[in-house]
Amino acid sequence: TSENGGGNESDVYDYIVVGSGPGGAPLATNLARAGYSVLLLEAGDDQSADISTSILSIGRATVANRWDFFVRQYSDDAQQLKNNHLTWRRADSSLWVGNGSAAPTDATPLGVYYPRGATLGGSSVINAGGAVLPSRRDWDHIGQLTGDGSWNADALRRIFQRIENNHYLSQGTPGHGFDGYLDIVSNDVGDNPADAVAMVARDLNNASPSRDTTQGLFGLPFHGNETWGRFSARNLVLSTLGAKTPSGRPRYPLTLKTHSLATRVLFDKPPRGGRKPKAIGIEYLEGQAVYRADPRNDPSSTGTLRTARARREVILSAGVFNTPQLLLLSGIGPRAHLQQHNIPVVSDLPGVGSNLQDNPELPIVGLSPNGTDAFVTAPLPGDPTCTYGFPPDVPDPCVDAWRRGEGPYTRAGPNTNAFLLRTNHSTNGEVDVLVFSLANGAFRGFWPGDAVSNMPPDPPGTFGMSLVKMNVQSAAGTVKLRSADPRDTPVINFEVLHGAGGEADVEALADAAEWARGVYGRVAAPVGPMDTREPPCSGPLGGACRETDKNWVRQQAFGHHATSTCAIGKDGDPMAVLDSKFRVRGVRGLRVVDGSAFPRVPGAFPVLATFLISEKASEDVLGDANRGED
Ligand SMILES: Cc1cc2nc3c(=O)[nH]c(=O)nc-3n(C[C@H](O)[C@H](O)[C@H](O)COP(=O)(O)OP(=O)(O)OC[C@H]3O[C@@H](n4cnc5c(N)ncnc54)[C@H](O)[C@@H]3O)c2cc1C
Repeated sequence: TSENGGGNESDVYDYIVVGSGPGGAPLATNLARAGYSVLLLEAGDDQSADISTSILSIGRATVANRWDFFVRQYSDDAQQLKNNHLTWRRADSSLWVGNGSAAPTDATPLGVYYPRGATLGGSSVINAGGAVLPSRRDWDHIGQLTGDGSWNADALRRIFQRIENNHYLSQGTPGHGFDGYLDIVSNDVGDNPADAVAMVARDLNNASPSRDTTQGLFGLPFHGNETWGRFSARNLVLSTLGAKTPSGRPRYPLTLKTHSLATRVLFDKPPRGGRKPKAIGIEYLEGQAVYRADPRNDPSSTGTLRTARARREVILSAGVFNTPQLLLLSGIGPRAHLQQHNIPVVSDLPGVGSNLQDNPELPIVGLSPNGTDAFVTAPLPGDPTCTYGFPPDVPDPCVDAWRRGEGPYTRAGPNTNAFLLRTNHSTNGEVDVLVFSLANGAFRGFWPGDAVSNMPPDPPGTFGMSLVKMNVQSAAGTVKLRSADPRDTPVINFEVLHGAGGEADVEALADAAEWARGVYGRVAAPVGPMDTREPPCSGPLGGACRETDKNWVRQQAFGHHATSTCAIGKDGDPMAVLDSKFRVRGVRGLRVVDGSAFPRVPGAFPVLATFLISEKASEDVLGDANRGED
């Protein structure tokens, strides 16, 4: 195959989209539904046969649907070693999880575990499913930044309304949609609930002008249907592929290639007469698990090198780590970094792989003095006993019940709540911390399933209030190449809570920790008053625990909402990777449409916003196609 793609006619498409997550799938399917031929490349495969990918209550990452990244939270080793979820490799190659003070002497730190979905549908197949709109300001900010008036909160709300299929509100509720493809479900407690219960039924995605400043308790919406079946980007691809004409032929010209790891964007010959290089295709490796983040990877597996050509455009939607990696491998990024890896420079774009952000998250853990669990939900009469996916191979009667539309998996889980808090360190007057609660335990982050964890199990009576920082100020993280081998993972460093604004994030989370400590202290008997165990300070309210709280936040905050590594920015800003229409600067025929495009992490949960920008990008790409532009 030649440098320029070569291949035969069947390898030529109007558009090539890389990655089938919430960034890639809506766009790829919209383009195909508009009649354009589209090749959708996905490194993973279709895991629909695994029922856990279809039920929100038991969703989990498996060796067949995830990639394992190990990231730095800090470049400062001493700070990094304080994280209780650091994963280490021991001499016998087993994994161990714990902080540096207790690590076995034969262990070498790998980093903090950071899984991503690597399957048809991307991370929307394995995520927790929380589906929350960002604040209006998050959208308006992009319009103000770029001068592109199509970026504004009302326009994005209209897109939401068009694609939403709401399952928890009455038809006609302003700002919501009821016949789109994106199933959204939340608490639905009927008409006359008691006060607290009514608050948990309040709509977090409401269209009120005061939404972004209103504190208090709400229901947490999820991307799922009325029986809490997971909706993911996969559904869109499968329904588009499955649509047939009356004569039984595929209705839309969408081609999905799984087990296909894109490795490089191909460009036409160096520019003549000042024309920018144009993306004309993609190079990819065909083969299962060729990427080294795949838990099944054999480091010597090379896959088969293939190319495909794009008549119109190539669109990268490989996610926040892999899209910048792919741009860098293709010669688009900071010149010095590319030269360090002997990659010819196509466009010197210093912003590629910088500006990495996340929603820092950590639980404030309380303990009931007499071990009484809060909110123990008694099983309803006739309910089977569920395994909740563990151990995975044991038959689970609740799955059979779910298939019949019955049982616990068809109902809201215990984490379907969100408390919105405006801390003393909110920088814009809006609510800036989302708190969701977990009874009988706490969500402290991730570690590889086959690791030995040094974290002791939680005693009875444990309760976790998870703080999720919104309107994040720190943006100092980076994604860089480890090597020029596309099978290698990149080097990822979040520099979480560092850089300009990082201290404001720490202070806001410390405010929220103090608030949570106050709540625990006021819990009535028999569960309370509860003692705050994490951060490890149960001193009186009023500032005595401030330094402990801030240090704990710095040490233990984790994330799983990474964004912004190929950010949209204004013309003339050297760090802007994309223009307001998702076009990669310095080249033609290439866009980025996924979580890496956000200049700032959107709200508390990025997935819904990522579906929305994919829809917005569809309008931009189709608009250009109709005007005969690329
Ligand atoms: C465990 C977990 C829990 C989460 N919980 C929530 C939550 O509750 N709410 C929320 O809003 N967000 C949550 N998120 C984050 C959310 O799911 C992501 O932000 C969102 O899916 C990002 O979409 P994306 O399209 O940018 O990337 P992804 O969804 O990551 O999709 C990228 C796709 O590209 C494929 N790919 C990558 N590289 C290549 C390549 N070179 N060639 C071909 N294919 C490639 C990958 O296999 C993957 O399928 C969670 C994420 C995780 C991992």
